[in-house]
Amino acid sequence: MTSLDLLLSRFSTDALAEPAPAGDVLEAILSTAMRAPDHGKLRPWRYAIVQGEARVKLAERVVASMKRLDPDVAPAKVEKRFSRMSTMPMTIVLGMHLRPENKIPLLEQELAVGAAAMNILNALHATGFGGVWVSGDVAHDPEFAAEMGFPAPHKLAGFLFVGTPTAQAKAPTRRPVDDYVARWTGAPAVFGADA
Ligand SMILES: Cc1cc2nc3c(=O)[nH]c(=O)nc-3n(C[C@H](O)[C@H](O)[C@H](O)COP(=O)(O)O)c2cc1C
Repeated sequence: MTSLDLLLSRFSTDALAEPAPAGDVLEAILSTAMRAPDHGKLRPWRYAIVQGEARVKLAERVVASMKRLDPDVAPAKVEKRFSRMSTMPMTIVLGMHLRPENKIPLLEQELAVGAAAMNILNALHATGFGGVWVSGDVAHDPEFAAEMGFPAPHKLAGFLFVGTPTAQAKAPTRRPVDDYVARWTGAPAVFGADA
């Protein structure tokens, strides 16, 4: 498979089983983050890796945040989230070490974190692993972010669930890219996707 085929065949999935990457392979996967475009070389990405027994502690913090954000949250929703967070082979908490005082706009700092996460998703795929980037209200709860190691002004970009895709993992059908591309020739570009 060519490098391009690899990029074109990646898809997200939360149908993940053990093993998650470990050792040199994990290090290589995470090292692809260091190749992300990064205005000002701020390296704003941070990765808090959760595995093994710590998963239950993570799930407890997630559930506490859900209840803090919505005291009326449905018990079934809480139970489902607890089960998901406590059983993923590996969760990478995506931290954004942000510097509001820096001349690089915060948006660009956050985009660099996103670019780095994309490299990791591609590297997972290239090494036979898989994952999915998820967020939700909890990921945007400052108290939860602080518990993960990212007190304000730092934030979370979400979580990467990581593991080995199971037989249930299925690639979705993709729309052709044409609708998202236009030639700009002087007038504002118009895109099929927005018609
Ligand atoms: C910042 C961010 C947050 C996301 N949060 C969620 C989420 O909470 N739940 C979800 O189902 N998908 C979420 N997604 C989308 C999935 O990661 C994934 O892109 C989507 O399922 C489509 O799969 P694909 O990557 O194969 O196209 C998020 C994506 C991004 C970039």
